[in-house]
Amino acid sequence: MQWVLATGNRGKLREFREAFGKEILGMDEVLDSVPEIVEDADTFAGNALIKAKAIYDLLGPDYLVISDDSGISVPVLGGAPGIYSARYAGEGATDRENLQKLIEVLKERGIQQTPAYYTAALAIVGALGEYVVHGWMHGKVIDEARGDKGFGYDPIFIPEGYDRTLGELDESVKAGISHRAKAITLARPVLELLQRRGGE
Ligand SMILES: O=c1nc[nH]c2c1ncn2[C@H]1C[C@H](O)[C@@H](COP(=O)(O)OP(=O)(O)OP(=O)(O)O)O1
Ligand SMILES: [Mg+2]
Repeated sequence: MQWVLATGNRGKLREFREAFGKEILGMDEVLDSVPEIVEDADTFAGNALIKAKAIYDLLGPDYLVISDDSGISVPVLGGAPGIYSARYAGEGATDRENLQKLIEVLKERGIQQTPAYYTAALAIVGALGEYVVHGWMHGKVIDEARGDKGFGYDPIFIPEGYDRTLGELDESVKAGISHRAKAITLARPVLELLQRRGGE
């Protein structure tokens, strides 16, 4: 049984690859053309399930499909951008534009730093059903981008217990503490169980 990651995000694929090695394939490696998927649920879990189900429906029961829906939430902004993180600066916005938008909003409010957290919902869809696990990483956001490691909002995010952003810290630090890493830790035994039950 093959494990496939249903994402168009290179940063996520890199982090999953680092965690799973060759066990996991990108969806573009198993599909000739990748469909447009509308993420219109109102939770991370809902959107993760939409993505994993869309790809599972194309691949069928020989595959376990994993997806990641994630984002950053800033409590002082009422939890924004939250599930809208990928389109904070508008539909089709780039990571850079979304990051810039959050910096602008913080600056407009005169906020130099404020608590924030990342959420990742990982959905797993296979012949035996649908599963979702979550992971979180708490810290704060600052009003200027520092460093170019990671992706998305990482240049303004300082994890709890650190004094540098994820743009500056070595990627191995993020791999040990991130929302995605925590969700992957929970997903692993589920994947292994489904793999065994799937009979191989
Ligand atoms: O570790 C992270 N470090 C920085 N930024 C992050 C992280 N994790 C999520 N994010 C941001 C990026 C994007 O603005 C949104 C995810 O949106 P989300 O729809 O889940 O992903 P996406 O559209 O980029 O790819 P896809 O849906 O194909 O998996 O949250
Ligand atoms: Mg998306």
